[in-house]
Amino acid sequence: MTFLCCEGLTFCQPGRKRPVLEEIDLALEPGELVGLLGLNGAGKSTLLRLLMGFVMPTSGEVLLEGRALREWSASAIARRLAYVPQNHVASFPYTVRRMVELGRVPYAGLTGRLGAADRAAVEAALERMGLEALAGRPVTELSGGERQRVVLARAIAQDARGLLLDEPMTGLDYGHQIRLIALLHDLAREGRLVMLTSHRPEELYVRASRVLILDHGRIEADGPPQDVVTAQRMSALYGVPLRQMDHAGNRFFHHGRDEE
Ligand SMILES: Nc1ncnc2c1ncn2[C@@H]1O[C@H](COP(=O)(O)OP(=O)(O)OP(=O)(O)O)[C@@H](O)[C@H]1O
Repeated sequence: MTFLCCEGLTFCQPGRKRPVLEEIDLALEPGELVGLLGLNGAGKSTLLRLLMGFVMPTSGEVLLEGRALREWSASAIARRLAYVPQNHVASFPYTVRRMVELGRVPYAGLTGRLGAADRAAVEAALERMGLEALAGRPVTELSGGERQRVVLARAIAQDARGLLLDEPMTGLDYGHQIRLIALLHDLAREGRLVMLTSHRPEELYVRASRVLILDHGRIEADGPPQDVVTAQRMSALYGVPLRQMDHAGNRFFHHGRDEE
C-alpha cells in the first residue's frame, strides 16, 4: 500500500481561468527524498497543502496509507505527516523548547503532560537543529533563520513518517543549509518520506532521490535527479540558457551565453 498518494488531483482558484493543479497523480513512499521544482506560482506550495489536507481539492483525492485523507482525524494525520510552511510568523513569545514541544501535541494532546518519550524526542530535535543554546529564548526574539530552525525542529519532534517542507532552506545561513539538506537525506535513509519544494536544482541533484518538475499545473518530469536536473530541462523551465558541468558527483549550472 502506498504511504501517500494522490489521484487526479485538480485544484482551481476562484477567478482563475486555468486550474492551479490539473490531474496530478503521484505516489510517494518512505525512504524517498523528493525535490519539487517549479517557477514562482507554479503551485508547489498548493500541492504540499493539498497533500497535508489543509485545502480540499476541486476534484481528485489524496490517500494516506490507502485511506482518503478526509477520513482521517487531524491528530492521526499529524502523527504521520509533518509540515513546515514557507513563512512562519511567531505569534506568541513561547520559548524555543515550548515551540518544539508543540510537535508532540498529536501524541500527548493539547493539555496532556509530556512523557519521557516526548521529552526525549524534543531534546533530540533541538540537538539535530543545533538549538540547545537557544532553548530558553522566546521565539519572538529570534532571527528569521533561527525561527526557521525552530519550526524545522518542531516538525522533527513530531516523529512523523512523512515530512513535507516548503522551501526549508529559506533564511538559513550557508552552514545551516548544508547541515539541513544532509539531515533531510539522513531522515529519508532512516525510512521517512521527505518532500521539499526548492529553487535549487544543484542541491537536489546531489541529495534528492527523485525530482519532480511542476509546470503549467502538471508534473512535467518525475525521475532520478540525473535524468531530471539537466541543463536542457532547467533551461526550458527557467527560460535562461544554462550549461551543465559535472564534477565529483555534483552538477553545476552556469549561464551559458553563446558568445562565451
Ligand atoms: N490564497 C490564495 N488565493 C488566491 N490565489 C492563490 C492563493 N494562494 C496561492 N494562490 C495562487 O495559486 C498559484 C500557486 O501558488 P503557490 O503558492 O502554490 O505557488 P509556488 O509554486 O509555491 O510559488 P513560489 O515558488 O513563489 O513559492 C499562484 O498563481 C498563486 O497566485
